[in-house]
Amino acid sequence: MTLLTTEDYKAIAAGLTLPTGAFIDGRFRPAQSGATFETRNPATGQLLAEVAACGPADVDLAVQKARDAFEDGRWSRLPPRARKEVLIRLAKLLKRHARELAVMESLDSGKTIYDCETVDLPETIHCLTWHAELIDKIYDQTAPASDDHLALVLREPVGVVGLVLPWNFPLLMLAWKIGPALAAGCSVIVKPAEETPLTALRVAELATEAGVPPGVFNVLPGHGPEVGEPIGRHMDIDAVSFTGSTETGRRFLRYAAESNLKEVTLEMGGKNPAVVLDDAENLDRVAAHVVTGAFWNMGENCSAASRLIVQSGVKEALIARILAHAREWPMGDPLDPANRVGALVSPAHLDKVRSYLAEGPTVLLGGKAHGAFVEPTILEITDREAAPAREEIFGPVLSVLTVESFDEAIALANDTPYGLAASIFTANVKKALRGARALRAGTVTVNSFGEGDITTPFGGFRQSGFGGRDNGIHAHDQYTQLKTIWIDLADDAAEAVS
Ligand SMILES: NC(=O)C1=CN([C@@H]2O[C@H](COP(=O)(O)OP(=O)(O)OC[C@H]3O[C@@H](n4cnc5c(N)ncnc54)[C@H](O)[C@@H]3O)[C@@H](O)[C@H]2O)C=CC1
Ligand code: BAL
Repeated sequence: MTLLTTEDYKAIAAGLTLPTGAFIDGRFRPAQSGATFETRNPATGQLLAEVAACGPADVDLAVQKARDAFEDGRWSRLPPRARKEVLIRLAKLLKRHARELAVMESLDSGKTIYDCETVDLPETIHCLTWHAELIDKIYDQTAPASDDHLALVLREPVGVVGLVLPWNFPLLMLAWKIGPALAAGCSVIVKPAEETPLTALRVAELATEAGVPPGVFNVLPGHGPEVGEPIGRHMDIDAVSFTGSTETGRRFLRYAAESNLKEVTLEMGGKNPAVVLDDAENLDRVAAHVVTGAFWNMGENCSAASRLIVQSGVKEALIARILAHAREWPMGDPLDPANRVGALVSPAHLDKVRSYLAEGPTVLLGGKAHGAFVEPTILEITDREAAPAREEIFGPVLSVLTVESFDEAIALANDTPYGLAASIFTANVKKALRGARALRAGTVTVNSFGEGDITTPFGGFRQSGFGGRDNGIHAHDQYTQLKTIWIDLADDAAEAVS
């Protein structure tokens, strides 16, 4: 991927045609109420577009169109190979439009163009390709029944699914959910976050160009209470997959319980520990992992390494290296490809992150906001009950906590209601494995910080996750349901009674 100059990116930005309608039944249309909301560039405050502000009536219409499409089988009953061809075409179209989408994503979210070009777009395309390729490689099962019976265990698409998305990876989270949902044959109602509605709308348009039939892929921009809640409560939506805060995740369980008991998958927040033991090798590499884990995507990442739990013997040397690495993360104009730290997504989120900077622990690095930009910040924390040590900040803020032993490190790492991701750095293979087993998190990395890739399931323990998993073959479980077909092959009456 050859990056362009800032001027070239600005020229692309100036020439973009931004989508503004809701995308229902294969075409853009205004919200039925006629209402709109603004989406702005968080880095500059500049108005980008007035987008349809959907409401319950738009949800009803989209669900009806999605249900029609599902029932007549225009997508759900296509041969798997035919669905695969369409989704591969979509992935190729995204590749052809990658630069346009990268700029749109950066403008709408404040993410750096560097990340959009080198991570978000390539990973989005790879995710869709991966799930498309999988479609015709998943087999049903035959159960071990007697000779007089044939018992089939089949996977069927679950039906109409609501996909409620966050703003931190608008395209990638869209791909994580539409990839397996469309592959399985479901019809989808996507609700992008109100902060970042643009790229999901453009992808829906491209999906239609690729051959996804009308009604199968609908996108409803708007706010949580007006669109998210009616999706959660809709009697004709069969499943919801949500990524966002734990607080809103809880609401989706309530909505399901109070409506049709739709299946709910929740991927929520985290306060993810990076445990570094005294015997960790190559501290420079450890520091690079911790810094990337903490500051990548401005820390607006559910799996961000937001807590460094370091054993005292290695602390001083590690912190020195972390400070050196952190200073290599330039902050500024997201469209400047040299920058690694862009703008926080919104003024409201900026206020939330700033409130943690005013808490008063020792600031080892950063600690200041400049407009919509927050410096990579490292806080040394002695009070383990302090808010920056316990709460998800979702900004470029690393909290450092010191421990004396392996057991204390693991206990502190697990002392959180969350359980999304964790890591342990040690040269001792026994401690690595003991630690990885003891850490209560959906993904544990050893001697690195990350969340795996598309081949491995991603989701959280405890208040970080509920229900199914994103990514891997396992993601298809969210969008399919098992059907047993039990065939009686006996042909005399006596056996029919037994
Ligand atoms: N796990 C993750 O990846 C994410 C975690 N968060 C965490 O949540 C905090 C708050 O961010 P928010 O944008 O407010 O997250 P949120 O959970 O409120 O928003 C996520 C999605 O849920 C929708 N939503 C909001 N209220 C709703 C409601 N009452 N009913 C149905 N849908 C609703 C939103 O419109 C958005 O599409 C962040 O500071 C961060 O700590 C936020 C985004 C992603
Ligand atoms: N790290 C990808 C998932 C998320 O932040 O929501």
